Parts: sequence; structure tokens; C-alpha cells
Amino acid sequence: MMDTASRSIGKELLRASGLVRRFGGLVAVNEVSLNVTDREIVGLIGPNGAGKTSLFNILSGQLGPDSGNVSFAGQDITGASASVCARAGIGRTFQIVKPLVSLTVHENVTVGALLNYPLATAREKAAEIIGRVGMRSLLDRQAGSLTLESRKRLELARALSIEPRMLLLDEILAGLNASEINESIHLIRSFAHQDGLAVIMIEHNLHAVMSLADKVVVLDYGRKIAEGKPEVVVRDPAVVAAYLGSDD
Ligand SMILES: Nc1ncnc2c1ncn2[C@@H]1O[C@H](COP(=O)(O)OP(=O)(O)OP(=O)(O)O)[C@@H](O)[C@H]1O
Repeated sequence: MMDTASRSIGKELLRASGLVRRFGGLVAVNEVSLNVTDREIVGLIGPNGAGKTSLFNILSGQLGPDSGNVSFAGQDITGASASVCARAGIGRTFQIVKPLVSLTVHENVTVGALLNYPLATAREKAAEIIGRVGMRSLLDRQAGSLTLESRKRLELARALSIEPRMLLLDEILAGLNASEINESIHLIRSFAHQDGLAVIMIEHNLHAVMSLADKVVVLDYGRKIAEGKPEVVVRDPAVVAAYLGSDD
């Protein structure tokens, strides 16, 4: 596997500029700009309430921005719906894992694959993806009966099921043990390095961020306070101060 230094980062995929989102008097996302290329892994970090999930919600169409714009693969998707963003190639996981509990693992992933394929092909594609995330033995299990770790993998499989060009991963390592985290790190790396996807990951596990990310973006009170190589960003006095002033 190629290391980060020798890997050439690809073409620009996401260009978000000057994004603002207010909730009443609170500015949850404040003039945030972010560019991501294909094959790039971006770590999005910051204390609780910094605006990370709100930014994801804007990028994946769950939330419209009050101002600013988002272009993805050359298409203006500012304020577009979640289904338009999915069709454009933005797949995401949610922090609160919500599979369709009465459906099987296979059915849950097939639902996403139906975005691009008729049923028979969607079922085949879904089975492939389930194998990729290591859940082949759980194909016919009801989603409601899965452990937290398996639910998280299913969430990842659902995000992959739309065949995204960019994956937004919201704290997919939380609650996993050390070996599960290592497996997930390998998997995330393979999405970018083998499949050429762009990945933005919100992650509190700094070890994982440091080992995976090409670039780290730090939010604090809605603003981007730092951006750059992981080893430089974690030493940035503004970043250290933001974390010292928080519970994280
Ligand atoms: N729908 C909403 N209505 C009102 N306030 C909201 C809403 N969504 C988020 N907020 C507020 O916006 C701010 C940013 O929240 P957000 O969830 O984006 O932060 P975060 O960085 O993802 O936090 P965490 O790490 O705790 O998940 C917080 O103060 C939050 O309370």
C-alpha cells in the first residue's frame, strides 16, 4: 500500500466556500470554506458543539446553509436535497446509527443500491459491499439484532451502497475496541487509496486521525481555526487552546 507522502492527491471534488448556518442567535457554522480532492482523507475535529455535524449536514443536504455555496464534481449543490446530494455522489454515515431494524442487513444495503441499479443488480452490489465491510456472515440477519460494532459496519455499507465519490464518516470509531478500530482504519484507508474516494471523517480518536488524515481541519465555535497536515495542526497553539478550554 502506498504511503501518504508518495500518493498523488487527485482532482478537486468538493469546493465549499463561506458556509454559514445559524440556529436562532447561535452561529453553528461560521464562514467555513473547505476544498477536498478525490483520494484525500480529511479529518474534521473540534470540541463538542464546534459545528462538525452541522457542516456535514450542509454538505449532504440535510441542512441548507444561510449563505455560502457548495460545488461537488463541478455541480452546484448549494441547498440541494439529501437525495440530490446522494445522486451527485456524497455518501454519509450518521452519528446515531439508524438502520431499518426490521429489514435484514442485505435488504438495508440493497435500498441504497437501488439508487443506481434495478433490484436484481442492486442485491448483487449490496452483497459485494457487505463482504467488503466484513459482514458476509451477517447478510440475512435482522438489522435490529446486531451489536453496536456490526451496526456501525452496516452504516458504512449503507453509505457505500450509493457508490459515492465522497464519504462523510461521522464518528464511526466511537465505541469500538482497539482491534475493531484498527480494522476500520485499514478499511477507510482502502476506500481512499484503492477506490479513489474522498473521505471526510469527524473523529474524536486523534490517534486514528493522525494515522489516516492527509489534512486536518479544526472547527471551534463554528469557525475554522486551523487546517493543514495532522502533525502541524495538533501543535497549533489555537488548536491546543480550543481543546484545553473544552471537556474533550
Ligand atoms: N437543529 C438544531 N437546532 C438548534 N441548535 C442546533 C441544531 N443543530 C445543532 N445545533 C447547535 O449548533 C452547534 C453545533 O452543533 P454540532 O452538532 O454541529 O456540533 P459538533 O461539533 O458536531 O458537536 P459534537 O462533537 O458534540 O457532535 C451546537 O451549539 C448545537 O447545540
